[in-house]
Amino acid sequence: MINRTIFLVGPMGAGKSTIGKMLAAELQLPFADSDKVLEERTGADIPWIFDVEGEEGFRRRESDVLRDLCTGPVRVVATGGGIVLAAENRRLLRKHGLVVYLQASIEQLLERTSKNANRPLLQVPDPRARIIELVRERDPLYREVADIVCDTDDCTPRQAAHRVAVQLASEDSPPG
Ligand SMILES: Nc1ncnc2c1ncn2[C@@H]1O[C@H](COP(=O)(O)OP(=O)(O)OP(=O)(O)O)[C@@H](O)[C@H]1O
Ligand SMILES: O=C(O)C1=C[C@@H](O)[C@@H](O)[C@H](O)C1
Ligand SMILES: [Mg+2]
Repeated sequence: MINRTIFLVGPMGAGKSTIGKMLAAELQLPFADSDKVLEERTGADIPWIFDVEGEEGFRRRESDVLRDLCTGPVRVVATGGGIVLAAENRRLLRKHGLVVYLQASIEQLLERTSKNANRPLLQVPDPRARIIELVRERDPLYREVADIVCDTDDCTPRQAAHRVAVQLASEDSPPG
């Protein structure tokens, strides 16, 4: 029995939103995507928020959303790739959730994020270099909060969701 909210963390393109939805369906839990909640609340999309309020404004809104998602029903939450940057967010994730770090290789991250332009941090001349830099900076932070680490390189989103469900079941069962 899952009795804590499951937070998926990891870099852009790791599959948090895609796998999160499938995991929620498999576990029969509600699903929320912190980026989507933030956009709905703001009434604007992420590129607009970055343009008008800067990354700082976006991060403030993101922390507000996370605080709210820590209360309420147990569910599966896909977070934004930068959720772990704030120490307070990391504290909340650890205190209120079971945290799953979804990993993928630089090549996969690059390929999966190349299909649309809705990620302001990747709208740079050299997205590969930016992804490498973000992963280097954030990997220790994802690890700091993670209860489970799952690689998504060699499987479909559905297989990844199932793997996470299996890992969560063993994480959740009492020792012995
Ligand atoms: N394991 C996988 N194998 C193949 N494609 C995948 C896999 N996981 C995700 N994808 C594809 O990669 C793209 C990006 O995935 P998704 O939006 O779920 O990433 P994300 O981690 O939520 O990123 P962000 O932090 O930007 O919200 C989607 O088109 C999705 O179908
Ligand atoms: O990695 C990041 O900092 C981000 C990831 C996305 O999920 C969005 O939260 C936004 O584009 C920023
Ligand atoms: Mg997402």
